[in-house]
Amino acid sequence: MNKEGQSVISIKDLKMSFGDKEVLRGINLEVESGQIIGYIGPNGAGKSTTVKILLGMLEGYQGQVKVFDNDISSKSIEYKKRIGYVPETAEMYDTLTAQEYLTFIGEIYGLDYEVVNKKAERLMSLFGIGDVYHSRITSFSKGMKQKVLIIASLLHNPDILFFDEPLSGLDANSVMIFKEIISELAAQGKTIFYSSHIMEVVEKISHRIILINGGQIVADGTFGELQKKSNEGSLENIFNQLTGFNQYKEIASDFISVLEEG
Ligand SMILES: Nc1ncnc2c1ncn2[C@@H]1O[C@H](COP(=O)(O)OP(=O)(O)OP(=O)(O)O)[C@@H](O)[C@H]1O
Repeated sequence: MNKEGQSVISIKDLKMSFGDKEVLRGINLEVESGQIIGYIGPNGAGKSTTVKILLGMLEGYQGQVKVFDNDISSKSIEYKKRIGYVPETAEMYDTLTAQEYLTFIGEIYGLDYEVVNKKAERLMSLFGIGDVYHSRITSFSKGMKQKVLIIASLLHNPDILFFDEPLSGLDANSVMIFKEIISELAAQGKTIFYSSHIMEVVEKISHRIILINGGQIVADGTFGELQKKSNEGSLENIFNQLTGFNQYKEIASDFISVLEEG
């Protein structure tokens, strides 16, 4: 585990293009352990692209990216053992049972079968889905699948967690449990990258908020710091202001007009 306050992610002048399209245009970022980072931005801003680069899933970028002091271009896989990831949309092997899926993931991370089997069943019970541990994932509701994905990301007790819309499908009780889990993990010195479009949650849980727009960081600070700079009350309003968006009423009304056309 990293000591609190130690640098865990360092990104210098990160650029990425897909064909002619420049998607990341010089990202600079230092992240210390023990923080929940709210990583937000409009659709297509470049959030997932940054995370995929950090996870070693995307190549062809320019700039320097270090995770736990390893330059990830060295292609070492060791650092990946200390990372957990919940993608926004995941390909799950859903013909497997939860037990088969979670023990498989655990073994990929090098955990002993018996250890991971016990751990996974207990975590599922704590999340209220222990009774379906031996059922196929195809029979699960959206929220149940999401809980399995969250458990899969945490089984190996990683030091950095990337969550992309992790609350998707979770009921109100499970949301409370999840928020408490991540705040305790951060208190233990883990680093959490939290990407979401639900501004109320990001505002409440993040120690630091990073707003990316058009492939560049346009705001970086605590919620209080962002509020002071923008003179706006809520993160939703700060987001709208910094991304230059204020025509939601006109767009909604145009949208309705199109629906009403003959
Ligand atoms: N494999 C790819 N090939 C071509 N273009 C891509 C690819 N992956 C992403 N892009 C483009 O890069 C831009 C940034 O995408 P990215 O997925 O990083 O956005 P995002 O901020 O995560 O958005 P969202 O909030 O919608 O998830 C988008 O314009 C997208 O179309």
